[in-house]
Amino acid sequence: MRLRRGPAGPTPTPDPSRGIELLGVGHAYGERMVLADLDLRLTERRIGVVGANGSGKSTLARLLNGLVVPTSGRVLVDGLDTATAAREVRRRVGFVFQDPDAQIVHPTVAEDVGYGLENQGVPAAERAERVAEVLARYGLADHADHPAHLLSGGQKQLLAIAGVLVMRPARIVFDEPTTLLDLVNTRRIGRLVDGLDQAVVVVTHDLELLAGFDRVLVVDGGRVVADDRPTPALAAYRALMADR
Ligand SMILES: Nc1ncnc2c1ncn2[C@@H]1O[C@H](COP(=O)(O)OP(=O)(O)OP(=O)(O)O)[C@@H](O)[C@H]1O
Repeated sequence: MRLRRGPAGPTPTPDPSRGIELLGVGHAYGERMVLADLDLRLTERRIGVVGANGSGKSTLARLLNGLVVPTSGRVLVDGLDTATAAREVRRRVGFVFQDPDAQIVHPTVAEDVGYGLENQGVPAAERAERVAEVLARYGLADHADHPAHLLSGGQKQLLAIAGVLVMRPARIVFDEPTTLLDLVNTRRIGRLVDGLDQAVVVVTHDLELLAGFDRVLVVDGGRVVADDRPTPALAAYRALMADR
């Protein structure tokens, strides 16, 4: 049977209680399988993802908001299929990249944060209000008219996060948000993530960041090999890495 894709059927009514579901998911880049056999239901507010370099974490993160569509199985966000409801899924799940330069596209800080809202057709006055609010909240209000590319690495990451938060997604996926940051900014991003109302999934090599989390997935060789509270999951990860 062929899977029906595209605008063929009506979009189902979203059901936030379902969270993000991965149903028999696998992913290959060309011939190369990088993820296999993923059956997960993600409903917790704080979920971490750890694993060795190249284990498939980024690909898993990108599946969660439809940046990557699985080559087998289905990913559902609140019941919406990422393969057929990409736009709606991206409104629900924001994505913060490891390198903020990948996300910063406009010359000034305020323009950059307002860009997504403009894209959504939010009127100028409301846009200005929402941008000002989010910049103030993340200590960037004095930088509104500064060139975005001249910010420090930590400020750029804050700007990239502000650009996602201003869209008010219900969930945010962070792909190694602190990898390029010094200790002070790493802690600052950690506190920011802790304080968010949104549900988050954080891919990271910074295990300290996950201490207060609800759930941690350990990815190895494209599979989830542990899925538990942080303490036992991180112990399993350390044991796995000790054998290498
Ligand atoms: N766009 C792509 N095209 C081809 N292969 C890719 C692509 N993206 C990732 N890969 C490969 O898929 C595998 C998993 O990569 P992924 O980036 O998901 O791993 P990761 O666990 O996030 O790694 P890291 O911790 O180093 O960021 C790697 O072998 C990588 O080389």
